[in-house]
Amino acid sequence: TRSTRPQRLLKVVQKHATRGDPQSVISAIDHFCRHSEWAMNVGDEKGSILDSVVSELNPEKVLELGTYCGYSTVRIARLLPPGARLITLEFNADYAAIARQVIAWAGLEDKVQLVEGASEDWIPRMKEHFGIETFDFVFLDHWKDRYLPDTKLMEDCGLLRKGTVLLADNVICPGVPDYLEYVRNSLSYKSYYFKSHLEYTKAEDGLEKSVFLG
Ligand SMILES: CCCNc1ncnc2c1ncn2[C@@H]1O[C@H](/C=C/CNC(=O)c2cc(-c3ccc(F)cc3)cc(O)c2O)[C@@H](O)[C@H]1O
Ligand SMILES: [Mg+2]
Repeated sequence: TRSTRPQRLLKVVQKHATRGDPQSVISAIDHFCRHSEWAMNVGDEKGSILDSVVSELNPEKVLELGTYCGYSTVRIARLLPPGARLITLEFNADYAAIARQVIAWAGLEDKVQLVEGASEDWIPRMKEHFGIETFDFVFLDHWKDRYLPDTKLMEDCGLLRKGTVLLADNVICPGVPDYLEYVRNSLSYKSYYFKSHLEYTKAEDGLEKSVFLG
């Protein structure tokens, strides 16, 4: 039977990227998705914005919601200082299996913990299961109708502290209207919109950076 898109992405990485070289993994995926087959990675343009937010923050504890093939996982983990940890949640077993191999090809498995499961099941267990008190940085890129409930869940679980940065993908396309309304109007957040484009296209999209004020 026909391969899946994530399987084709992994093949491209294993064929064109150098083991242990995260940048070559990123470039191989971007080239394939731009010239051969589109896929819902954050991509190179929004990825550069993601890079600058992570580099400026230098986070020790990072949470990613929605691993997919691990493209943004690799982008973030390659910038983390030694000892920093990225926990990424992915509830599709097939995608998780592909992402593990992409992350391993980049040589970043020591910085990344890929947890197979749903965000709403695992967010409440971060303290007792991973010993995480609060996160420094959260990247939201999973199902768009889950950004707001999961953000409220992270607040309720005490996982956000004064200064925690939430960065949300796709706030224009496909769009996350309820989440945007919340973070832009809540007195608990200072929010900024980074205008960009939908990965590998000319359509508008953007990232919303929201700082939790405690
Ligand atoms: C229980 C559901 C909520 N909790 C969850 N917990 C853990 N992982 C979850 C997850 N939801 C979804 N996921 C996973 O995240 C990923 C889902 C991402 C959804 N992303 C999009 O729909 C998306 C879609 C587009 C898109 C834009 C324009 C267009 F024409 C077509 C698509 C662009 C993007 O950048 C996107 O991120 C999958 O790997 C999925 O298995
Ligand atoms: Mg996205």
